[in-house]
Amino acid sequence: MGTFTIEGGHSLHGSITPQGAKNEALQILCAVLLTPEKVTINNIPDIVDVNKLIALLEDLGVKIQKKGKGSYTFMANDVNLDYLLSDQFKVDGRGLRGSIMLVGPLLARFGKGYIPKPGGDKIGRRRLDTHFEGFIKLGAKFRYNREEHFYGVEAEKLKGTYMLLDEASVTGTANIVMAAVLAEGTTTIYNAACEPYLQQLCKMLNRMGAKISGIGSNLLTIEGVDSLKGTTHTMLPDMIEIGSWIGLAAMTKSELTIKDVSWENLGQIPTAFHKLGITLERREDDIHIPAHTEGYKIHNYIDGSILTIADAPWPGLTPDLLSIILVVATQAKGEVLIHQKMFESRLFFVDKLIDMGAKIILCDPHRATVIGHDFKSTLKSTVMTSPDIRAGISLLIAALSAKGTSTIHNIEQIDRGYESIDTRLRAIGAHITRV
Ligand SMILES: CC(=O)N[C@H]1[C@@H](OP(=O)(O)OP(=O)(O)OC[C@H]2O[C@@H](n3ccc(=O)[nH]c3=O)[C@H](O)[C@@H]2O)O[C@H](CO)[C@@H](O)[C@@H]1O
Ligand SMILES: C=C(OP(=O)(O)O)C(=O)O
Repeated sequence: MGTFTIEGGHSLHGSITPQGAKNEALQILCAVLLTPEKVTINNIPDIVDVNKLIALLEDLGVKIQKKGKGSYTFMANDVNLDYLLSDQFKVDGRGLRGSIMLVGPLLARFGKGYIPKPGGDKIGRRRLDTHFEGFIKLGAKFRYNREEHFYGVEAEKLKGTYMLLDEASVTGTANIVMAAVLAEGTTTIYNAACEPYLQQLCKMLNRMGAKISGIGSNLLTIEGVDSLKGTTHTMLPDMIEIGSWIGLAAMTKSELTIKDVSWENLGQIPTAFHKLGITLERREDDIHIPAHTEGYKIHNYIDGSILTIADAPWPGLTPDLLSIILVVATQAKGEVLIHQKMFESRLFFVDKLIDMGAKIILCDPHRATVIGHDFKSTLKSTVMTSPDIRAGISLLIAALSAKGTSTIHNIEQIDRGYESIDTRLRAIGAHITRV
């Protein structure tokens, strides 16, 4: 179990460039299985989850060449389907959430897709019904081995159809889209997830020869084609990293510039931080955060009632930023209710913040009220363990703002999604050591 020690209380300065998006990379990498031709992908983040998925592709027989930092070519012209039935796959496939998206492309191109119950954060029930109901609608036969938690779908030829998803699942939509592009006829997906990473996937598939319309909306129409060809794709910057750095700047009263953020793909993120009273300046495609030497004040609603910040499927606020917003609120002036609607086990990490001196009431597993200190009292350093990726980064931000030296264990959770985080934070003045 890896550990960070963090000496808090230092202000940071300079600029930081966000890595390529983790959750986009997981979709895009699975899509390389849809063609025997060469696919070049740029701006791939060097993080644990993505590297695990690249290793899985390699075990499946995909030929992979590293071209430079973050740039790889993939060629799936000789896929080893026997690997899907190996004991090794039962172990490796569990290693991350994103592996679930191997199923759609494999089913579409080879008529079968298998996966052990995928991993990822333990942040609540993470059901897969939307994925498999979609495949079944496309004509696949489904089986589930309860003892081994092993899922399988098979179909000689998928057939396009209309489907109304029971929820706008991000990986579910990506999976079904990747299956439908090679189905016979037209598939219509209503209540589709439509976040920028999914838009990126659909645009990439269209460049490969797919016929997807409605991109960016919750109604996707996909005319099936016989085959797809190679392409080149570049990942967007990671919006959750961008949100993490905004929170870090505000809470450590630092002046920071976040480079090349792709403003048009940030949705509600700047607004959510603005509601906490944080000033963000748009400078071309960068975000500049001035030092909040006087702190920041949470806005109330127009009628004076207390603000709620809640997640919702895109174009709502992503749930992956709520832990970060919560920690930033602990030093704001005012109160806010954080409502994590999607996941029921993501707010328990607030106990650690409470130990550090934050004023938080966990109302129930989904809601926490935060009463900010307005910097009149700093958080105290402590020893903590990162329970999930976003709680991990939130505790890290808390530690960087705290008085004294904190220790964070289980930093593998943070490394899962943040590239060389210690090196990059040291470059802007953070006192953080990996032990
Ligand atoms: C690898 C990857 O890309 N992971 C992301 C993906 O996970 P993932 O695709 O697994 O998440 P889903 O979109 O399927 O669902 C997330 C949770 O929200 C609930 N839900 C979802 C849609 C909806 O309309 N109503 C609703 O309640 C689901 O029941 C589930 O508990 O999307 C999540 C939601 O943005 C993010 O937290 C994850 O970081
Ligand atoms: C929950 C997350 O990831 P995963 O779906 O991979 O567990 C996340 O990125 O915040």
